[in-house]
Amino acid sequence: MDSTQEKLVESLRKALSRVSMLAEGNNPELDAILQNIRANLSKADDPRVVQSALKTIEPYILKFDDERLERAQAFRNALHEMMDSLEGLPDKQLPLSEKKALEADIRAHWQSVSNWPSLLAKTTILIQTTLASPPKEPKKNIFTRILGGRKAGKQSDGPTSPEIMAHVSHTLAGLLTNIALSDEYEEQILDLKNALTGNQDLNQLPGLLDEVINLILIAVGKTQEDLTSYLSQLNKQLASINASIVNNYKVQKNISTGRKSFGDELKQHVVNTHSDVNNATDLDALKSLISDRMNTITETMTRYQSKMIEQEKHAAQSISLLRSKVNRMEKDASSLRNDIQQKIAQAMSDTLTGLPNRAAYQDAIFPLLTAASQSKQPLCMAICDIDYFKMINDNWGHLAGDKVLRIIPQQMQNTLKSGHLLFRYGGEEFVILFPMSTIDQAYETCQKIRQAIEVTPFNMNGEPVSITISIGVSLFDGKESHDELFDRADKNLYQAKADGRNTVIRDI
Ligand SMILES: Nc1nc2c(ncn2[C@@H]2O[C@H](COP(=O)(O)OP(=O)(O)OP(=O)(O)O)[C@@H](O)[C@H]2O)c(=O)[nH]1
Repeated sequence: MDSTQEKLVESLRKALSRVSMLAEGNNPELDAILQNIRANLSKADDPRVVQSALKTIEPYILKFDDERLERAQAFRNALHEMMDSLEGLPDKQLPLSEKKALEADIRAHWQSVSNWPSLLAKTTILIQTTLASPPKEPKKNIFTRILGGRKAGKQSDGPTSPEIMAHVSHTLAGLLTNIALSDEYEEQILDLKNALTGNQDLNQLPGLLDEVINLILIAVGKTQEDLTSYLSQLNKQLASINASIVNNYKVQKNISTGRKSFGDELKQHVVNTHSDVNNATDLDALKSLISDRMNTITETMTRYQSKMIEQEKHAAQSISLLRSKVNRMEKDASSLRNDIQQKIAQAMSDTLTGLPNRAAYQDAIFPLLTAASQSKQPLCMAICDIDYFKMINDNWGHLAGDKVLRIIPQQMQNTLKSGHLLFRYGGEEFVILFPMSTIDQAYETCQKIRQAIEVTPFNMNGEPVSITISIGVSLFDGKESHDELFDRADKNLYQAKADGRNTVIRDI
């Protein structure tokens, strides 16, 4: 292989390894980059084309790397925050040597997603050890601790425990929001999020952490499996494209060697003819000599011509094979792109109601806050909660509860205008965002929603049942944090519940 071919193969190898790095981050932009590489591979007889494609791709790769690093940093910080929270527990002792060992593990492995479950598992053990200190009772396993192993009144949490638990729960719920799993896990994730939300019992943390770890293990395993099989396929395809290019090169080389030997042969015939002509003594001998030479030259040319035709046919076949391989890669990448898009859509929508879910809410709210503060346009938020929903489940069953959860957002949508955004935030809680709406407008719409639900005839086992909702509305002040805006809407909701429910309370 000459140096040009070596460079080309080297570039392809580089491309593959960089693509692998990108794929590890599971970023949809990967497809665009793959497309670029493939487009250039299809004209890859010139390695400079591939090299320039790689140069264009370089900044994207760096960007993806940065994003992956940011996620890993957030994870590392969450673990450190958990440890800080444990350290702040009154009456509990965080064991120093275990803490140091975990810190060393975090330092060594925080960047590798596949090590996250094991880091979380070690954190769980540290939490258990800390909670069990100072030694008061024999150590019980996680399940005994959760399932009734606790005596009434044993609650020994210090004054900061609920805050710590709220903080840790928030972190874990965030982790759950970020993992992509199929529909069959939807209910498990929802239950786990519900169990985390509002849970103030720090003693339940190890059990909940265990469940989060299991789900992350499943998600990491699935993603790795998908990507590994895609990358091994991609690897094979690139290797086979390499082989085709090398083969093509050999064919081209054969052609040029053939051309040279034909030239040499022809030259030799001419030289021989020339010397024979010089040495010839009579005309008849000269005539027959020239005729012999002409025949030999014609034969050589015919042989060369048919060899050329055969080699060209071979080259055309190998180019068309190469083209079909590139097309196949295009198809694979496009199906991967569809899969990724489908997974993103799944991860962003709630299966029961079809509404955008909490992850979608988190994606939407921050750009809206930024836009509102820059444009000085108003932005309102409403948190809607179904009244006495637990009673509906208790009286008519979970399926009836689910039916109510499907009907209520439909009624809400009928009243909302275009531009208003409705999300299922969790359980029986919905959030509405009102971009470019004043608090009066948002309040008026919420009152209409409340009235519409109040008069909707729900039918439970043939019985007409009236269901109501309570709503808290807040207005973004242009500079506050998301949490402040959300907390105010939540406080207003709390007030609406306290005022007897079926009520809308707004910022004054
Ligand atoms: N059927 C069904 N129930 C759910 C779902 N998600 C959460 N829940 C239930 O919603 C209920 C919420 O009850 P609570 O938070 O006690 O509040 P509530 O009964 O609505 O009472 P108030 O909010 O005080 O009016 C719990 O019983 C949850 O199990 C779901 O997807 N389907």
